[in-house]
Amino acid sequence: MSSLNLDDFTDLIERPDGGVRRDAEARRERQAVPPGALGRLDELGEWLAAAQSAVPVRPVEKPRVVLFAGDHKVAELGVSARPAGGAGDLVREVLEGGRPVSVLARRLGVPVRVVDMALDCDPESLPAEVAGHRVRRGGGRIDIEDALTLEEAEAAFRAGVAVADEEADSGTDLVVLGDVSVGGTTAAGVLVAALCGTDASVVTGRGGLPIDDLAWMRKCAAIRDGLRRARPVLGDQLRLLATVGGADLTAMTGFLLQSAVRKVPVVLDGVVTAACALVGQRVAFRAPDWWLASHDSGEPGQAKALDRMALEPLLSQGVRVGEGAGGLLALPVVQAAAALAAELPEATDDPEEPAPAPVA
Ligand SMILES: O=C(O)c1ccc[n+]([C@@H]2O[C@H](COP(=O)([O-])O)[C@@H](O)[C@H]2O)c1
Ligand SMILES: Cc1cc2nc[nH]c2cc1C
Repeated sequence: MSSLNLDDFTDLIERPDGGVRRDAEARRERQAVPPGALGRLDELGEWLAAAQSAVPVRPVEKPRVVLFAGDHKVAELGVSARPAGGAGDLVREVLEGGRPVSVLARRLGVPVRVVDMALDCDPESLPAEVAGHRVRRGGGRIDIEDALTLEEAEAAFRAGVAVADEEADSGTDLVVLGDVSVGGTTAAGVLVAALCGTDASVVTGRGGLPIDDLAWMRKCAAIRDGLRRARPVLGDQLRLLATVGGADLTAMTGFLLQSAVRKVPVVLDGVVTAACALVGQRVAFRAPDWWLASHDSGEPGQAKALDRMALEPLLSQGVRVGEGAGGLLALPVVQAAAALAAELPEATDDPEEPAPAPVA
């Protein structure tokens, strides 16, 4: 297998079509409802048109939720409100229909795909559909050791690329990307702080199930220690992901970049997907043009990462449960924007108005 060179993505990723975007804007100008009257739905429809390279924009008909799952041994430090190694239980609940994302997906008729990258449980205890890409059981304790070997990181990144190709090949026209993890927001915090050059305390949030002050301090210290280990490898994104990311975050970064290559728009969820997107932006500066920030989860690291990419969250409901739930919440808004852009009639000439005098 040839060695992986992330720099190739810089050239492989193009911007969404600017000419199409202008055509979409021009079409919008001709519609009877004045531009501006629909607020941000106008730019949302134009963004989607450019991503699809189609005016009028096509409806989003085959969306899918794609979740990458993993445990992070840093959770053993007591930085999460969930028990270390508990992500497998969450995965089962997602697929059995009991998690927020399951409810929303059912309501919206969107299939959910979960990919086990590093769950710390017996694979036999999981539904067979999640298998095939696991690179190890649990990422290393990133405050004192690497999350992954470089070989594991490469395998995880390739898994993300492969899943993105499968989605593109099967006609998925929009992906809501999310993570199922325990300890993942600590890894995300390290990545965001490292890439934004900030202090641990600036990116340390309370996590999915809120943690108390003592746990927050432990999380802050873990992020600080992880940062110390991340800084020397900041220039090499795959090494950075191996050092402090873990297999789920590495796969998501590969997924995001390859989806941009394949021109499949991706809706980001919370702080973990935002951190992966930030790593992706370092690899390919044009890539964030393909991504939509669904919502502001209230995690400080998410806000920092989105700001760096100039992505403005669409919604602000404080949904911080992860697992793609916040991302999926944005789907009906995207679909509404597409319908309005495609279906609002163009203004016809007012029949009351006298016809212009014929030119002699
Ligand atoms: O959406 C967010 O910003 C968000 C904030 C905190 C936690 N989460 C979710 O909670 C899980 C991991 O949280 P934690 O506290 O164990 O690091 C993982 O599945 C995340 O998607 C998500
Ligand atoms: C308007 C808009 C601009 C963007 N730039 C990158 N992602 C985007 C998503 C939207 C919706």
